[in-house]
Amino acid sequence: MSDTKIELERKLSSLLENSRVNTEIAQKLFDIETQILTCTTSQALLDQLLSSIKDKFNLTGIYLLLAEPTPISYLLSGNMQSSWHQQNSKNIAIEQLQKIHPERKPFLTNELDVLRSILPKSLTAQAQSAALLPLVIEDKLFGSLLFTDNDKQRFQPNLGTLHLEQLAVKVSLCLSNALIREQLEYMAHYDRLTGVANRRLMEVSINEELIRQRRYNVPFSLLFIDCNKFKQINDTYGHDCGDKVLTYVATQLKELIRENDKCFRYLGDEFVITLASQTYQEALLACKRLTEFFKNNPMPYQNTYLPITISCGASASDGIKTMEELLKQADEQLYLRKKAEVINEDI
Ligand SMILES: Nc1nc2c(ncn2[C@@H]2O[C@H](COP(=O)(O)OP(=O)(O)OP(=O)(O)O)[C@@H](O)[C@H]2O)c(=O)[nH]1
Repeated sequence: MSDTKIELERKLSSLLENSRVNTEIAQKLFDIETQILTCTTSQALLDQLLSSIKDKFNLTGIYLLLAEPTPISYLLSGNMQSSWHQQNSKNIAIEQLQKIHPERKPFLTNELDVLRSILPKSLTAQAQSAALLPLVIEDKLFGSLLFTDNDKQRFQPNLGTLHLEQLAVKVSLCLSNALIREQLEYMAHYDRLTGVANRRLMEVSINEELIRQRRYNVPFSLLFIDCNKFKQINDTYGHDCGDKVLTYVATQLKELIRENDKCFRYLGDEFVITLASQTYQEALLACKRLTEFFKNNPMPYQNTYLPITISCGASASDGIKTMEELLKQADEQLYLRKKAEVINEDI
């Protein structure tokens, strides 16, 4: 065979091999997309996405680098944080992120020294090459998806990045969709000012508790809470201060109740707390505890402390009363207490 023919055949088989590899990659990406389309929350989406990518592409490591504040910061804080996030994500400075993706393109390297300051310790031992994919939501670069491999040739700077670019865009799009859905859900069920659940969610929650109470005969009680002389606070210190008071009250109430209990903003300066599995006597004790807390803990405001007091009433389910009747009963008790407390305060 002539040299030219051999050379041609070599080129042809290399082209065929490239095409086979590309089809394989495209199929894997399609599988990942199909899997993540079923995720309804951004947290589930991230968990699913990252484990699928790691498995399908046989990566040594995968990591999420985020520049605070990000549209998904809330996922990575406090008790919303999944174990995956604790182990596989970290914050980096936005300036560092912009240096890696100046044109919002993937960055490939097998000189890992350049990533020394951002490469997590858990990945350094095995990493020989790395790829970083920019994550963008609403035209804002907010993170980077970091892949590492123990093969130095895998992510070389001179390789094409079309597949990685497509993956980055898809991850960003899917995250953005999940976030929009979550935001809509949040707006429908949570009060914007105080962050506690709203009356709509309260109705769902109480009805669920009533069904549980009847089926399993477990106690269920609730508290109705109202801030005292709240109008006066608005009138004296202004509406902004009134807003701060409502947020303070809601935040403290949430802190003061047990994990299973829930706090809702009912209307204006009124809140409802549901006490799962608690009797009427226990609800009365809770009323006392909450009322006393506010008496003893005025709200820090500007350079002083603002006295805030609440009135509280309780009711408990007997298996017959409706949600409306329970709320009314607790509200009536609150009203009687408020009258007594206000008279005491005025004396
Ligand atoms: N700042 C602020 N005020 C609100 C908000 N929602 C309702 N309010 C005000 O809350 C006040 C509630 O007034 P009232 O129901 O008379 O309550 P109160 O002054 O605490 O009276 P008592 O309950 O009898 O002590 C009204 O003036 C409303 O305008 C809000 O989101 N922010």
